Amino acid sequence: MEHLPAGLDKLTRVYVRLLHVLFALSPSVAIWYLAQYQDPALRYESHAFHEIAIGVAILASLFVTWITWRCYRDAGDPMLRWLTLGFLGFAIVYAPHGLFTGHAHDHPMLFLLYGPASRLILNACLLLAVLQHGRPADNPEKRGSKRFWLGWLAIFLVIDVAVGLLALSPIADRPELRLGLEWIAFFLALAGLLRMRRHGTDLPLLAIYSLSLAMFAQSSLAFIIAGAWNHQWWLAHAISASGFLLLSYGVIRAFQTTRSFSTVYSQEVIMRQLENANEQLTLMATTDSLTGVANRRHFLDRAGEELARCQRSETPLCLVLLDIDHFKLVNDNHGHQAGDAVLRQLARSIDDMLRGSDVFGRLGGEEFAILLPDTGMSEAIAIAERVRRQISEREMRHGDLCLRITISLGIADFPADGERVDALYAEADRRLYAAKEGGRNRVSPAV
Ligand SMILES: Nc1nc2c(ncn2[C@@H]2O[C@H](COP(=O)(O)OP(=O)(O)OP(=O)(O)O)[C@@H](O)[C@H]2O)c(=O)[nH]1
Repeated sequence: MEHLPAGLDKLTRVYVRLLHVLFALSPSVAIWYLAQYQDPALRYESHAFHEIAIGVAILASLFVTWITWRCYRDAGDPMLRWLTLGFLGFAIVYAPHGLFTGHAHDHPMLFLLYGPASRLILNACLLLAVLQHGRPADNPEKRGSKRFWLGWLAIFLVIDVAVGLLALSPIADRPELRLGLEWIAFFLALAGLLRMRRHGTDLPLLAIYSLSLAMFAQSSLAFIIAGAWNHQWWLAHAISASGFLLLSYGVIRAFQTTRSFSTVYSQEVIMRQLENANEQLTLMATTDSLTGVANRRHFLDRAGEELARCQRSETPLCLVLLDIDHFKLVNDNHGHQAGDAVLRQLARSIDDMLRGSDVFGRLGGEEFAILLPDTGMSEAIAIAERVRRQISEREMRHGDLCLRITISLGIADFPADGERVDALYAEADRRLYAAKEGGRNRVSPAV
């Protein structure tokens, strides 16, 4: 893939960051607009709408709780443990806010207090989740512990009762109570957001997480300046719902991919990993793992291509097959590892002796092949002779062991010996056999 020029790459990064900030702050524009241009006394009091909206929110958060819990159970990402608890706690503590809609007039605090209390719990859990980011996965016992989840379920139900008692107590009417809870919710979201900045927003789900925290913080601000049922109050609900929907989208994406919130990678990272994996695969598919030279398949593919090219340009080509003499003895006398070391050094030595346009490969065992494009028989014999001589003079080392080996070589010539790779191969093999028969450490045909 073509890489972006450095300047353009930087510019797009800056633009993306700017987009994050603008997305994150967009609710503030609406909050400011309502605060500026609308009479806070204007109200839209629809109990049915409120009840339905809360009902949908509870159902959605229970669904997301379940999905988040499934992800946590599979991947053990500790961040998801707190996220699950956040969604669960929110659903349980928010539900009475809908259930007590009918008491909006006779017990306004019983109706209102569950809102900030649920947001406070959600934001606290989101902050704790951020603090868990990057921690190792929880072990399976911890993930499957029923006590853990039932314990927290009980805690959330106790919080429901506590908020109810608080709402019916004499201090309930003091505005600082509701506002205090809302401010705490605001600061928890802000703390989560600031902490999240440390991890960066390169991972797409973490960017979504940060955006949600920004939404939650701003929804609390809107609730602080809102009055029950007025338009700022409805807007605050809408901002909170947006944050929630974004976060639930993140969870579903995690569920559909790695099941771990912290390891869903950005497209850039995935592209890079794909490119590396592709390179790795190509290398593995084309090279011989012991010697690092072309493997049989790759060599024969290249031979086919080169032959076609030489046919088109009507130039000669030679195929050389070579085989180590009495290699079995190296293995038998010094062990298989010494044999492997000899094969590696032989391959490297021959590779170094050849031109860049020559193709060299290991066909299997101790048999190698050299393809010499644009080379006629007499030149090929000279090259093969040089290779034979240099190999016979070279010392092969394995630990303290120092070995000398010889090789035999058979050459076939295009077009005289055949027009196809298999015909040339058969002829070169026949001549290699002749070289062995003739006493080894020789080239056939000879000069
Ligand atoms: N160490 C090692 N040995 C291998 C490998 N592949 C094949 N061999 C050995 O290569 C030897 C080939 O033996 P032969 O085919 O009898 O040939 P040779 O001993 O070289 O005798 P000539 O070819 O007739 O000179 C066998 O002992 C195989 O085990 C390998 O990857 N590593």
